[in-house]
Amino acid sequence: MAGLAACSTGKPGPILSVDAARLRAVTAACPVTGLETLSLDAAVGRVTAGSTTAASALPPFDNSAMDGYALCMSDLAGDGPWRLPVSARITAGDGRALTLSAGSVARIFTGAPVPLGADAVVMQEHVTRSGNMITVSRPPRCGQNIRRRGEDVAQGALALGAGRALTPQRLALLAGCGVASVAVRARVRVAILSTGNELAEPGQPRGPGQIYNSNRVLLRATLSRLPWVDLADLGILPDDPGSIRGAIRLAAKSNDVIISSGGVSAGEEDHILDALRAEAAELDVLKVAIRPGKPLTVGRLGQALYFGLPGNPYAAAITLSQIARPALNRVAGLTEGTDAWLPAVAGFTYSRRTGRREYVPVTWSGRDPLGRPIIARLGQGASASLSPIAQAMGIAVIPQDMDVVRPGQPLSVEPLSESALF
Ligand SMILES: Nc1nc2c(c(=O)[nH]1)N[C@H]1C(S)=C(S)[C@@H](COP(=O)(O)OP(=O)(O)OC[C@H]3O[C@@H](n4cnc5c(N)ncnc54)[C@H](O)[C@@H]3O)O[C@H]1N2
Ligand code: MOO
Repeated sequence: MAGLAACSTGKPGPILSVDAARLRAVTAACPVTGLETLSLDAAVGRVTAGSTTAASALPPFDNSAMDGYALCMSDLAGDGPWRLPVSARITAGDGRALTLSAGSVARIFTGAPVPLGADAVVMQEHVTRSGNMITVSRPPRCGQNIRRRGEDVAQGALALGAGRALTPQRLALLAGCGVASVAVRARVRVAILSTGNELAEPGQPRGPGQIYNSNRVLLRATLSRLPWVDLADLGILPDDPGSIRGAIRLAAKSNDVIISSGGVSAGEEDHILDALRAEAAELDVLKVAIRPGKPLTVGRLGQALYFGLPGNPYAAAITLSQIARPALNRVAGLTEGTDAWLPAVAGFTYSRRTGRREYVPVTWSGRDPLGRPIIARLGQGASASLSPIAQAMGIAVIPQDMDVVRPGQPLSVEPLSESALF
């Protein structure tokens, strides 16, 4: 595993910047090697394994962009208006190979093949028709209203590259090029688990000293939205080193990625690190200059990439999106970024301790003259709080060394609605 040797003993190394930690996580990730060929319907959201060339040109033949009349521009010589006879009628789906008779026009409909000899289509609103004759009052430009064969994608040209998520738009492109099935990467097998004696599942009796498990549904709901994830939920593990060791050893045998929450900070009841060390995992990232989420473990256990997220729910959500997700994308074989950050301006004052990049839940109701959202901060930054992130329209990022945020301060914000993750 690239980049892990220096820290393979798992001793806490220096605190890493968010970018450095993300890079190490991404570098440690290897794309899954399995492939499958799926119909377009079955491939939605999956990741292309190779590039696809157009089986058919798009469009496959010259066709009309308007309901109107196909004509030859040389028949519109001199000053108009021009009177011409209608010699043919061509509808969409007409399979005849027609040639336009000299000195005439063809009635034509949107999507119908343009006859040989025609070099423009005049839309019907720009002519008057009387019986079998039309009068053209506004001549088209040469080539106007003709969609040329292959102008969108030429036959045999690259329709879609490798490492792309198959969005509805890209599936439509492949369909338009006559491609019926596509080779995609195998799903990424991800196992999730929550640790902590204090956890009870909602709907179950909650004992004294227990809290309800919010990270399990957070991870499950987030990851199950990714069509290229094959999720295994290992439930709650008690704070017992033996159980944790056994569960992660087993999970590493049949998963590409393991994501746990809790048990990664300094206390002797935080057993994830000990369990990983006992299983001879290679450990890399152990501390990140991020708020929330400083105690974070990234490593490899056998063939599986391991993410030990902090237990506090907001810290788990942020480390999942900022560190684990980019690495997961690489395991999935994605080669394109999912960077959805937008410019915004602060509408609040916040004096803060420097040294960690901070992710702040925000909302907005207005925009500045440049169209940037003016953001309001939600909550007090507690990494155990769930209401701020539940109300948030986005997450703003405060740079590591900024000691005070004042109104008007430009900040980046990731809108939650457009985020690839939340
Ligand atoms: N002495 C130190 N203590 C702590 C440090 C530190 O550096 N030194 N870091 C603090 C920070 S920052 C965080 S974040 C947490 C991370 O702790 P762990 O990852 O070890 O997680 P736990 O101790 O197991 O839990 C932390 C917190 O989160 C609650 N939790 C855990 N799992 C869930 C869940 N599935 N659903 C909801 N809530 C959960 C747990 O009850 C704790 O309250 O450590 C600090 N301490
Ligand atoms: O990461 Mo902790 O969440 O900084 O509170």
